[in-house]
Amino acid sequence: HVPTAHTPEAAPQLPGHELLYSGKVRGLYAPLDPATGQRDQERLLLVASDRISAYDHVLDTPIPDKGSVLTQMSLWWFDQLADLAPHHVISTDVPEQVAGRAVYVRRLRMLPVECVARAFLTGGGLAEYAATGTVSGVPLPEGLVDGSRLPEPVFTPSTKAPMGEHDQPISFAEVEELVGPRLAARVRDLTVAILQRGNEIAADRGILIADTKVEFGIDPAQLGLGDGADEEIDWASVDPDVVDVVLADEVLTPDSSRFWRASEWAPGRTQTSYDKQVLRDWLTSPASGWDKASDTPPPTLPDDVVELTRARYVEAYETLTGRPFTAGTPA
Ligand SMILES: N#Cc1c(N)ncnc1-c1cnn(Cc2cccc(F)c2)c1
Repeated sequence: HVPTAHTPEAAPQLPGHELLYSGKVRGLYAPLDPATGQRDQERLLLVASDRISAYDHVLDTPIPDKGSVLTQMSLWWFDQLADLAPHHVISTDVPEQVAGRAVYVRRLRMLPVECVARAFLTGGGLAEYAATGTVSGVPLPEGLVDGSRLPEPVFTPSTKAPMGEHDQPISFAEVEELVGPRLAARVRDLTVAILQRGNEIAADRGILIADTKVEFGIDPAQLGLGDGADEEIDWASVDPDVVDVVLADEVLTPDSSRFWRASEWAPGRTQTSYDKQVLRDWLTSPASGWDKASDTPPPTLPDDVVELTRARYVEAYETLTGRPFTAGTPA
């Protein structure tokens, strides 16, 4: 395998497309009409880079094929979840520079809520539970520890913080204020159902999905808005039994979710990350010469750490989907 690492930075220039948003490891582009140069108002191109983040830093060493593996995994999940929610994917017939790691999606009006659900307690949810006995206002049983399985997945939403800032946890009541009680209940139920389904499927493959973040949007036409319009939406007036609440962004990937090996799960300590443990162990070992408490950027990764990390992503994809990973081509 001769790894071809894509994109030294998250979002490269792409002919015929205009970069709209650049996330830590992904970019969102508007296709341009070749005749007029105008932005296509109905489609977006969602591109996943090969970059990886750890300890709130985006590393300068890309992981070859990471973008492609996570894109293919998300596409597979959209199919597995199609009975729960419609999704935003239009086509994988994308420019050759991003082949296999980009999708054309329907341009939606996105709900202003990060929809997170937790099936296992860890990270920020564990900290909130330790302090209050609840998570997002939901009371939990006593005696839970790091990695405890929750009786059922809990909806733990957060705000959409500006790029680069941490999302802030909010209560379900605050979600109701943001999008109205009907949409709030619908996205809560969908997010929990998606994680529940994800864990039913993943468990058969020896993988636990501790938590996940999904995003929903609604077709502007169903909101009575023109494609290009960006006027304020009164979400509380939207009836989820009339419009389609569409599953957008990426779904149940190791970037949007915590993946654990079921065989390594041991409540009471920090769980090992399916995809990032090799990277974290090296970064926190003397070999890296890096101090994560310092605000210095992590060092360049050695080839073996890159290759082992790449192998974890490929293993997660092939284990989950039962399909061989083929670099650069949509499955
Ligand atoms: N998916 C989707 C989507 C859609 N189908 N319609 C309209 N907007 C979005 C949209 C807006 N922000 N994001 C998050 C995001 C994703 C990837 C890269 C980034 F920089 C940022 C998603």
